[in-house]
Formats: sequence, structure tokens, C-alpha cells
Amino acid sequence: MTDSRRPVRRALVGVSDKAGLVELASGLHAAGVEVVSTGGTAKAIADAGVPVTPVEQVTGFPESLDGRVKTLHPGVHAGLLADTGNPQHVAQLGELGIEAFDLLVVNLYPFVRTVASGATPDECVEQIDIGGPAMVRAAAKNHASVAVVVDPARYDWVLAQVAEGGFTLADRRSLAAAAYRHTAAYDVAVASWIGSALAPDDEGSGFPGWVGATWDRRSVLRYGENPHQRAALYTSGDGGTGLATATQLHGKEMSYNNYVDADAAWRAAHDHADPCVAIIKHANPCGIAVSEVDIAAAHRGAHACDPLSAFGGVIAANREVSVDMAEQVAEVFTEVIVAPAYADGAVEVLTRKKNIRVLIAEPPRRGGTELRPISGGLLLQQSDALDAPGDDPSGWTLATGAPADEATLADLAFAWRTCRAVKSNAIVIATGGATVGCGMGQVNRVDAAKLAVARAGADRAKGAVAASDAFFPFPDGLEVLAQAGVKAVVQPGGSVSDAKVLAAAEAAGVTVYLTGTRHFAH
Ligand SMILES: NC(=O)c1ncn([C@@H]2O[C@H](COP(=O)(O)O)[C@@H](O)[C@H]2O)c1NC=O
Repeated sequence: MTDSRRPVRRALVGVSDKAGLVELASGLHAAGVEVVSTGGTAKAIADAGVPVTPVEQVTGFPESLDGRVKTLHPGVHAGLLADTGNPQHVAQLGELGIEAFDLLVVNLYPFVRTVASGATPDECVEQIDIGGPAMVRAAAKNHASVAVVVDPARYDWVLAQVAEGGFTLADRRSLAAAAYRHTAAYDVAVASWIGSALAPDDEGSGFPGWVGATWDRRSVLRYGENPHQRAALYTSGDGGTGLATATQLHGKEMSYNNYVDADAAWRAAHDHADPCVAIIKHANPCGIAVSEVDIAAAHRGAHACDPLSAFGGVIAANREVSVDMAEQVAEVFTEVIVAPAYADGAVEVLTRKKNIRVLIAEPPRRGGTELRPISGGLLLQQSDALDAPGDDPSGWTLATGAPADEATLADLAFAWRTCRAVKSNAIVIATGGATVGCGMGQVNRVDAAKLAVARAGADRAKGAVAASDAFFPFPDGLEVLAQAGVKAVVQPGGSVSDAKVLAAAEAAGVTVYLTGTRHFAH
């Protein structure tokens, strides 16, 4: 069966965003379509000299209650809901003197923008559109007869379809799906705001009794974590920022694992204020380094940590990538590089290796909450803040050993800031603003310490500093670091065995600072 077009003879247009409205209305009029419109929309059309029927002529009712009632009338809703393929509906419309609509064009009051502008609750309430969503839902339900358009970006396409003889059923179905997504996202925004601003039901916890979110598919990926898994990328309905919205300047399509690793790298690089480079594989660092000098120096530091693992890694820089850094990166097989910008000529240097993916991205959003699905549910937590209590070295407690000199303290602060990017249990050995050995993802802290020492090697561990993302439950982990020559350690403290751990440090001549704060990353 062919999907024949359904002609458009009568359209109802009521839009808050008037962009493209006059062109749409005049195009519809030129195609012989009667245009019926609400107050402000009708005025804008009439002011442009295009004939328009005021909706009051359909309802026989004035717009009332400050615009709260404009279209909420059977003259409108029967016209949108009548199944024109059903003779009884058509007969009833005739008896009631109501004409059917073939096309509805609506966009809703800008509720989200009004809330974001800091408007008062009363002003926000007034921007909750009632008549618009009611019409959109009605027309979308009745897509067998009516085409509904909620996106001004589609006006040119709409006019083209009208000129072609109308919309096909497939068109009307797809418009209906878009329309219901639109009203669903709108309702999520309204429900979330009322549940937080007007009627908080979080019982003081900061976590609302209900959480809604909408996500838009941005791309379908070749496959998921493994080739037999299918996968796609979605961005949050509120626009979002960070890696998911990155622009790819060069290279093959991003894979699922590329996104996971690039996100870990992007966040890690932005954990530091100084120019920083993070090189990541399997969501863990091969190396992270900062430099007060330039980004190329930070990259040299990060790469030197573990050149073996950096092969095939994902690199993030929190500053513009210079040509010097690009030259260094071009020497090593790299899957992805992400940065806020690239100096003139840097992309050309990077793309000498044709397989590298080059991304430009907005910084990740800080703060807020994180969602993690678990079987049958979802965990929500506040994001691990960069300025948690205990992150500022001026608040650390010197628990044992000689106070660290300025350079050692700077390395301890770097190691402490870095260990949050390493999966727990994490031990980070660092020197000169660069990691030299990371022990990650171990199921006990002593193995994390052994791994960090093994990666650093005897020469680099000697005289370096270390950070532990959580307390040492026993002296053994700290003893591994001390035996390797690590001179100072920063850790949260708080273990029942703190006294024994600190005694082991004292015996080995290791300085220990306590932060009182933990930075697990699971
Ligand atoms: N109250 C109603 O009956 C009603 N009907 C349509 N609207 C909205 O009014 C706006 C258009 O109004 P105007 O044409 O007056 O600028 C559209 O965003 C539409 O979604 C209404 N406004 C709010 O609910």
C-alpha cells in the first residue's frame, strides 16, 4: 500500500518563539492553507500583511485570564482530535459547526529558560504552558489525521511537504513521536522544578523523591565495550557540556571505549589548574603531569611515567595543544587526543598519523550529581568536588616526620589531586609535578603500593612522594613505599591502625600528612 499524502487545508499556528513565523505563515497562505492563530502569533502574521484567522473566531471566546485560556475550547480540540477517516466524527463536526485542522504548529512557553534566568517562582509558574501541550498531545494522538510540528527548524521542510501535496502517514507518525518527546521533556522540567523549588520532598537530603531526565541520541557507535555489544551515545536533554558534545576534527569514528577513556582523561586533566596532560588507558592513568612552563612539558612528564602503556592511549590536555606538544604526540601511536583548542599547525602535525582521533571539547561540568545504574536501580551521588575539605594542603595535619619543604609539599599536593583519577585502591608515586608510578584498581592497598613501586622503578621511587586515596589499614602498604625510598606520603588517616602505620613511617623516616578526606574512585 502506498503511503499517500494527506493534503493540508487548515492550520492552527500558536508559537512562543516567533522565529521563521512570518515565512511559514506566508508560505502556508500561498499554498492555499487557511491559517488560524492565537493572539501574539496572529498579530505578528497580520502585521506582516499575511491573512490570518484569529482563534477567537473559532472559539467564540476572548483570550482570557492573562492568556491562561486561549485555545482550551472544543472548537479547537474537536478540530484537532476528529478522526477524519471516521464518518461519525465527520458528521458530528458538521452538527457542531466545527472545522477540522490538518496541521498544528506550536512551540511552548520558554519555561526552562525562564527558570534559568533566575525569575521569581510566580514568573516561572506563569511560564508553564497548558494550552500548548494540550494541543500538541491532541494532534499527536490524532496523527492519522493531523500533522504536528514543534520545531521551528522544520518550517522549510513543512512548506516543502505542503507544496508536495501534504504529509504522509509516516511523516505524521514521526512528527507525533517528536511531539510527545517534546511535551515529555517539558513535563520533566516542570515536575523537577516544582519538586525542588516549590514542594521539596527531599526530606532535607538534597535528593528529590523523583528524578526525571531526558536524553537525545547523538550518534550510533560501531559497537559497545565489545564487538558483540551494540551501543549509542546520548546527550542530556539540557544541552550538556564536556566530552559527549565534543567536536571531532579528524580521525575514525569514536568508539564506546574511546568515549569512556577520553572522558576519564578529560576529567583528570581538568582536576588541575596548571597546564596538565593526562594519558589514559582502560579509564586509568598511564601518566598525568602538570607544568608551569607549557603544555608540551606537561605531556613529556605524563608520557615519561609509563611509555609502554601510553602506546595506544587517550590523551587530554587542559590547555591549547601547541605544535611542540603535537610533534611529541605524533611520535607515539595515540587513539584519541582531546583539548580545548589547537595552535595553528598542531592538527596538521597530529594527523600525520592518520588514525588519531582529534577532538575539541568544552570543559567538563563541575559539581552536581552523578548517576550510576545498578541492577534494578540507580545510584545518585554528589560529584567528588575539587575543593573537598582536606584538599587544601594548608589544612593537612603533619602526623609524623619532618615538615616537607616547598617543592615536596607541591609534589604531595599534585599526587593528592591526581589520585582521584586512579581507580581504587590507588597509590600514586610522583615527583616534579608528574606521576612516576600508579598502582590502581587493586583489591588491597599493599598490592596497589607494590604496583606503584614496580611501575616507578627503584630510581624514580627513591626520594619521590606518594598519595594514597584512602587510609592504610595496616602498616604493610606504607612499608612497601618506605622500603622503595619514598620520602613523604599524604593519605586521609582515620584507620584504627593509624598509630601502627605512623610508627612504621616514623621508624623509616617517612613524613606523613593526613588530609581527613578520602578520594575513592570505583
Ligand atoms: N492558554 C492557552 O489556551 C494556550 N494555548 C496556546 N498557548 C501557548 O501560547 C503561545 C502562543 O501565544 P501567542 O500567540 O499569544 O504568542 C504558544 O506558546 C502556545 O503553546 C496557551 N498558553 C498557555 O497555556
